[in-house]
Amino acid sequence: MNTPAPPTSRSTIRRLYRLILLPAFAVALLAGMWAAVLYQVEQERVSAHYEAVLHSQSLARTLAEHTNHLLRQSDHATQLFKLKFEETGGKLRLTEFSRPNGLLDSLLPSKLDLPLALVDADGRLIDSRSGYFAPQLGQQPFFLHHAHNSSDTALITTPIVEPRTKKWQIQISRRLNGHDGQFAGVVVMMIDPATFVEDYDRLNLDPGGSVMLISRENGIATARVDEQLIISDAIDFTAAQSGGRIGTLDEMLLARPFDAVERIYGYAEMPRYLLLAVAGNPLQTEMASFELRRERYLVAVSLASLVVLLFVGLLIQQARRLRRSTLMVSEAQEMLRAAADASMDCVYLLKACRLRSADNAIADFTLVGLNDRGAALLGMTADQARGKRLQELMPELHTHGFIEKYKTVLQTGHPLDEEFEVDFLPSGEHYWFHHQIVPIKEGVAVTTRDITPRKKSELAIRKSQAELAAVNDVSPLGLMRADAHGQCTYVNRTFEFVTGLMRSEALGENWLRAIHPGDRANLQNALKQMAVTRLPYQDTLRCVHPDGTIVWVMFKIAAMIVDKQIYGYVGTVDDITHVRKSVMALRESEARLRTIADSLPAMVAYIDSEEIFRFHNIAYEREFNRTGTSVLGKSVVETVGEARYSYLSPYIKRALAGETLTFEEEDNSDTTLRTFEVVYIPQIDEDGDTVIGFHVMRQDITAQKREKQRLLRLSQIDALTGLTNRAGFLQKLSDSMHASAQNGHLMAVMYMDIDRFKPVNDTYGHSIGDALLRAFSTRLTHTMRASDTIARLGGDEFTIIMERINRSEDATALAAKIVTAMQAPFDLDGTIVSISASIGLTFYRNEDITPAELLHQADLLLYQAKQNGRNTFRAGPPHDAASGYAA
Ligand SMILES: Nc1nc2c(ncn2[C@@H]2O[C@H](COP(=O)(O)OP(=O)(O)OP(=O)(O)O)[C@@H](O)[C@H]2O)c(=O)[nH]1
Repeated sequence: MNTPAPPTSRSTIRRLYRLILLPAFAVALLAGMWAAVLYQVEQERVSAHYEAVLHSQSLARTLAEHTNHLLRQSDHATQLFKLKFEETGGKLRLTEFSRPNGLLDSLLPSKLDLPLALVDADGRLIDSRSGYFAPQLGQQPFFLHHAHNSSDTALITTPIVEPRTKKWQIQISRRLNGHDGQFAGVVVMMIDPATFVEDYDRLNLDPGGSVMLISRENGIATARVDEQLIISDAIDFTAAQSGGRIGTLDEMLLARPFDAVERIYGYAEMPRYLLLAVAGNPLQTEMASFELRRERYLVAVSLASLVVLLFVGLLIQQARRLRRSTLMVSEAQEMLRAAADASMDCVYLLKACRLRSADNAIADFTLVGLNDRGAALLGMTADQARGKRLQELMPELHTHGFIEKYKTVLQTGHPLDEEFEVDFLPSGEHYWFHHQIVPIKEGVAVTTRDITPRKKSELAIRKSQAELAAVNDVSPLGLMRADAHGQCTYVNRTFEFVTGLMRSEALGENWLRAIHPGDRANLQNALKQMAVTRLPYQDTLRCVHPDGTIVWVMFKIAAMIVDKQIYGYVGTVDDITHVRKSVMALRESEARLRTIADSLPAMVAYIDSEEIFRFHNIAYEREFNRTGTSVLGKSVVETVGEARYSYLSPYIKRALAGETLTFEEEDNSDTTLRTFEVVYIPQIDEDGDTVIGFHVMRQDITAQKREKQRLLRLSQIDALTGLTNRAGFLQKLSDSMHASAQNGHLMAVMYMDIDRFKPVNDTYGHSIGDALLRAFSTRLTHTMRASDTIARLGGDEFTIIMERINRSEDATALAAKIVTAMQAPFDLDGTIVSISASIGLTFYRNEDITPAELLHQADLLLYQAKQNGRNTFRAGPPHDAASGYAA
């Protein structure tokens, strides 16, 4: 298929040409018509004008002849008068001459009554008639002419204005001779030129027509228009040549017309009298028939122009329509071509090739058009394929019956639409095609679409459907599918097995029969609810088999939603009868265990390997849900907080490592400090190796702890004096040494013994001995700091622990103070007893010795003090400058 050529200047010119062709033709035609008509009109006008001039000229000639005649007759009249005058010897007079039916009447019409005058040889007027003459005319030019000229010819003057009457007159005069031929006078006749023009009626002038006599000499003119006589002394005219069919004529043109009527004038020269006879008919009447013809011509040409314009307009409209149709056809072709090119299909246009036989049978088809996609399928370019026969292009189309299909479509006129598989294409591959054959004029249009991918995917879908059906059938779950109205459309074999309902029975709405009547209403309500909420449904229901067996199933249904519309449901049915029994048994077991656990005073919990609480008893709940929060599902750190978790974490790690352990935990989260004994017991998985969590047993032992401490304290107190006894002392000594070793402070230990206590016992008895021991301890307590630990090891032996002493001298000074204090007598209920005390004093600061060794060291120093005479102290070993003391 071709691509449209871009617009060029040639196409623009062509478009312009198309645009102006008809209007230009119309203008040219109209111009031609009008030019021809106007030319014809002008010709006719010229011709009519010529005719008018000819007519006027003819009239002018008639006027000239008439005037000439009258003038000649007048001349003859003077000649006759002369003759008779001279015959009568000068006696003839004008009355005689002009009497009716007289001489004058024989020459001139009597109605003219021309002025006549008879002048004698002296120039005196001797007779006159019909006009006024001056009495003396001797100086008149005519008189002088005749007086001095013996010629017998008449003198005819050019028209002159008679001074008295102001009338224009032609003067005809003749010399009169006496019997001897002498000058005897002059006869003169005056003729008013108006006389000639007044007679114009005979000239057949049109109304408004004019006749004129103009003097060639002085331009004086007399004219007559209808009944009006016009005399002018300045007619300004020019002669013009007027052309006609048979030659040219002289036309008179008045420079200053004497009225508003335009006329066509003709003229005739009267050379003898220097006169010009002029006749003119009104232009309007002369040209009337021409004007009529001209109007007809113009009307005709106007009508013709209208017809032409109408015709051309129709032609333009038709041309436009034609162009528009052509454009639409060409656009449609372009669109068709573009659609074919852009089509996903292969497009072929085939023309039938018919045999030149009687039946005109179709032998083959010629490929007359195709798109690039179609050409590619044939393994060539569109240009290569176009114009070729199918037999030549692809013989397989014949052998595989395609040509027959094309023929059938063309002959029946019914389109054909089908899918087929081919293996004879140039690429050598198998294809699936869908083609559509549509009849066109003397051929067919074939669109072919490659549907191989669709076919393959359909096959794949069928396979996967088969696979899915097989999988469904072997699925341990019963499966069902329903349409949007809840009508069952599919169940698998497991469904049949679990519910006891065959597939044929289950389809439609009968699948609900599988459900126990007692559960059916609940299920139906749930399904109705589900259509609204669209949330998946899950419940445990009972199915009743035909034999009455009850099967417990887990029924799950979910809606299939596409574009927010439910188009169906899928459901699974799981036989949980056995599971349910196990679960019930498990629940019973769990319930028993829970009852036991809840009846225990101790807190019991189970924490999994992710340190998440999975179980706890009521005691635990009471303890940990004080804030109203639940610990189940929560991690230990979330539950106890970061601080306590950092304390518990090492124990948790050990438990999860498989160690069973017991530890005490002090809890001050409440108002009182409480002590718990916590036991962690790891839970080993079934593999016997992996720790999957640990059990917690937590017991409040605050009361026991207090009792124990009380007992401990009691065990460390000397019953006689209330001081710390030996056990307490040794514990304290150990603790103090540990603290001193930690913080580096100096500490001191005194070992003292009452000197010669035995004699007191012996002398005053044991009770006084006991009293002395109590008094001694009281005095000792008063002597020492409250922070010092004073203990009675037994008998009369006392020890003192002094912690955090700044200098050893402080301790030695105190030892000396004690020795001194004990020298004062004791009043024991009236019994005055005097004793003394010896002290061994030793120091400790992070040395590597045990408490027993330190005590022994003090004992040795006590021994030295005893040895040194008692009532004194010994300090050592020398720890610093204060070494070697003596009381
Ligand atoms: N009253 C009384 N006497 C006791 C008690 N325990 C021990 N004794 C006596 O205290 C005496 C201790 O004597 P010793 O320290 O051995 O001797 P001493 O007489 O003090 O002599 P020196 O210590 O060497 O000065 C013994 O006679 C014991 O019987 C007691 O709880 N009460």
